[in-house]
Amino acid sequence: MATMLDVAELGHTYGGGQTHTAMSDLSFTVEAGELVCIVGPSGCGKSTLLRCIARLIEPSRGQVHLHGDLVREVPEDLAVVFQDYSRSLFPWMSVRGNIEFPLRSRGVSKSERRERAEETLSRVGLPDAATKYPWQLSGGMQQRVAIARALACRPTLLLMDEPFASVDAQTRFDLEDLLLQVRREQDTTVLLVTHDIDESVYLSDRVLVLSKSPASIVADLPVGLGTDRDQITTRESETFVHLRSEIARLLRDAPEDAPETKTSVAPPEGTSIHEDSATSTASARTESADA
Ligand SMILES: Nc1ncnc2c1ncn2[C@@H]1O[C@H](COP(=O)(O)OP(=O)(O)OP(=O)(O)O)[C@@H](O)[C@H]1O
Repeated sequence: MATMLDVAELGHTYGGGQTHTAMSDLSFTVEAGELVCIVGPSGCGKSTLLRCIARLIEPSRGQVHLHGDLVREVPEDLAVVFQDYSRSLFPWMSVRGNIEFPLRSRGVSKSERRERAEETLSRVGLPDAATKYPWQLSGGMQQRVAIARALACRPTLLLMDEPFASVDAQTRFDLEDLLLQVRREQDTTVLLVTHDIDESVYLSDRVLVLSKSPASIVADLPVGLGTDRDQITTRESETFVHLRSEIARLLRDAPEDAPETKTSVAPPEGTSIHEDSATSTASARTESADA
């Protein structure tokens, strides 16, 4: 597999009256086609990491390479989906208008914009929503539109920041399965931040566990659950239950600042734990970088 995202010694300190180091020396890679989840304590710097990768903010230290190219500005082939769909969709634009908006700035022709909007709306299960407005849709439907908007940009990397945190539990399950389906069909590389340990295990090929602020990687855990996942049987499996406990333990015991911390835990059969977190990988792309 080719490396899609290479994050090297990335760190960020917010300025202003009082400086605050949100993350320090994060290094990992994400292979093309991988889905990697990031979990970590609240406020440890997860969103800062995604924003630095997308170049929505300039990192204070380190480098990001996307398919081998040094990222110096918001990459065209990266899309971001945020948690708050109500703020990321334009209420005065139709669903179709919202999806086509970032394509216009990328110079995509009108006919192709229309085609991509229809195709991605079908893909997310909303084939009849093109002329509706966001406020006419449920929260789960709006987040589907946000995902459609990201996919319409055909990102090589999809970054998702708590994308399912604002919907009810059943909708969350549906959207998780939608993401797995889309990812299977399009071979999209995804880097997703979540607070939900179960969600991270259910979705991922790998889970990166971060320390408390300033964030550093304390574990890089491969998830040996295969490609076919089911909300009930997968969550009952021994591998799932073991990983969920392991991540909860790592988060509970996470040191305040452990840039050099390594982890070694006995995995269930079929999984393995990386000894050196500095060699791990992640990837992302967001939908609304230019929205
Ligand atoms: N623009 C900013 N200026 C100064 N400090 C900031 C800014 N944005 C975030 N921070 C601080 O940086 C730290 C990391 O914030 P960030 O939002 O990246 O954490 P997070 O892990 O995503 O949090 P949560 O899980 O609660 O969403 C926090 O202490 C936060 O207060």
